[in-house]
Amino acid sequence: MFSLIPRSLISGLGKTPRTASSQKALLIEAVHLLNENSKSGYHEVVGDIITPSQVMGIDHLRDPRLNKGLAFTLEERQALGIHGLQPARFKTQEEQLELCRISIERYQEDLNKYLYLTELHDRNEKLFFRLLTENIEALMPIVYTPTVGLACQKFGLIYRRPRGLFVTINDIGHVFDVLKNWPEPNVKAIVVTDGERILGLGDLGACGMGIPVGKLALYTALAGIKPHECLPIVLDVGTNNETLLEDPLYVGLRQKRVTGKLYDDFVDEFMEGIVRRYGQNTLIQFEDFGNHNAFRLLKKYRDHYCTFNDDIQGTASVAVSGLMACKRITGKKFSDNTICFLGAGGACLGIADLAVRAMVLEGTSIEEARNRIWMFDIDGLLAVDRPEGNLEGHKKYYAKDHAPSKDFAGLVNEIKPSILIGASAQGGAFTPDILQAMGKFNQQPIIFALSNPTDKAECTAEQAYTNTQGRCIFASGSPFPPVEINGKTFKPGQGNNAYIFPGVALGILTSGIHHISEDVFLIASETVADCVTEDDLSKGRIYPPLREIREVSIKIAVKILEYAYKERIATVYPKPKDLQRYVEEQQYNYNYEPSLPNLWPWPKAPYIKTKPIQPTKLKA
Ligand SMILES: O=C([O-])CC(=O)C(=O)O
Ligand SMILES: [Mg+2]
Repeated sequence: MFSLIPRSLISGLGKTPRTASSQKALLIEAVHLLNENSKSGYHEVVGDIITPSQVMGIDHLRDPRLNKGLAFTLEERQALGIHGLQPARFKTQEEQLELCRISIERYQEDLNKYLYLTELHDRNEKLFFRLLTENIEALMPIVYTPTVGLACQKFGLIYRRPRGLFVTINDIGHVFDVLKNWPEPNVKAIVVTDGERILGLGDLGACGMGIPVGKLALYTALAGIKPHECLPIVLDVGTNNETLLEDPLYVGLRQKRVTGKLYDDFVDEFMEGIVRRYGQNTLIQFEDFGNHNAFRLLKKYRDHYCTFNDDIQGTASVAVSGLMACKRITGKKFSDNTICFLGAGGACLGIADLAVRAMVLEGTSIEEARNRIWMFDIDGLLAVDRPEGNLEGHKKYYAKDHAPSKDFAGLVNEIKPSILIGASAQGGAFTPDILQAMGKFNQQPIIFALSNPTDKAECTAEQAYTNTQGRCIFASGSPFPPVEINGKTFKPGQGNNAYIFPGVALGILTSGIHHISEDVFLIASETVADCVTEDDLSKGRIYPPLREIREVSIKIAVKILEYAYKERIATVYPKPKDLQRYVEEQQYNYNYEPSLPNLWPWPKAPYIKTKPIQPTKLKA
């Protein structure tokens, strides 16, 4: 219910507000009066006093966006009608953070930590985001890879309440109506998955919801994008995962995946529905779709919607950024390298395409650049004449005129790559033999094991360092602890798209660009690489420490804004004078604010004192 507090009500209370504190006391009375009239509900206090709408009573505590737990002051507790609903103690947010830390440390299992954080997110949003942001190194492995992978696998068991929308194939024809049920009117960014390729875990159907939820938690924690502007979505078109189909705990549609025209019509309707509900500028990030759809949908929508595919473009950007930092260690140009990929899915092809772009910028021809890249997928080497074919799309750019081969180790020994990149979801595929061979051919071999979560990584950090006598430059998609060899400690970098997508999203939202070109991702790669210090490099780290990632995101956003204004594709005008300040001003504030309206004494407006005007008579 909406109510107004007009001046008449305030004067009806028989008082004249003079100072800020007397105004506040008056307002408290006014709110109480309204509250008595309408037991609970929303009161928008407008009229002479400007204030946000107020949810009263127990509902205020139940709303995670408003709830501050024991941090409500006595005045707030009384005014909001929550006095007595909590114990007497008052706590600061810092004291609450301390309790969170103690609580989390009591849990042995990461999944239980995940559940604790989910519950906190559902209970007190500001506290959750402050905790996450200020402890990103400790908590990113919980809300994100690797634990989020486990949470998806156990989704049917741990699901409690909605955090995101489930749109199913049965909603076709009514997708817009489903979107309308989302309670937030100002969504600006969506992360959507159809659950077909969740991390390296495969088809998890509707259980994939954990991924958009985790990615968007990082939108806020790593880039300060406001949580109410973010919407996680699963498109549930069924699953081909037999185990899930038979699992009594599975919460998605119990049917095989819909494909073909029906699938395409459904995704089309979804895209149109988003624009109709939230506007043309809504950012739509595609995440963890199967390869065949990921490329196709990116191509189909990229020139018509504000969209990107994180697994193709975000992963490419973070890997290329790592390679840019490696240049500073090895002194080699991009085009001086031979790159060998294990995997030829979205991530590998995305990296290959962006690496080609970087080589071309150095003056190499496209053909020459593509010749320097070798790829190996489930059917073996991408060779022009391989019997299986399966060389559609971008794969054909990298197909070699070479005898077909299924011997990856043999290929590595033959082509002697300087860079080995895995995004194959085959844990342990970089065997000690392969790693040792890399160490034999190169003084400083570059080894990226990018598959997620941890047990899908092509090798561990320890295996990479020990098999190359500590000479390799290593990065992985999921985090690995530091490794010590002969008294020297190596801190492996996390080559995860989390360095890229939050900052890219912040840049897109603050500049209002509609079309996301590859340049945006190259800018992001360069910016992240520029944030790597000599000290990082000396420790073998080719990414900035995770605790700096928030500043990195701001830098990426500022670079995107500069680019957008230069290319005249920004739609936010006038151009802000200080871009960094402008970006920071848009960011979410996770510190508590007063829950009562911020009142101040009205200054006496000088115009009130001006002489009354005698209107001039109209000439007859
Ligand atoms: O989620 C992550 O950690 C990185 C990613 O996009 C993937 O592996 O699909
Ligand atoms: Mg992904």
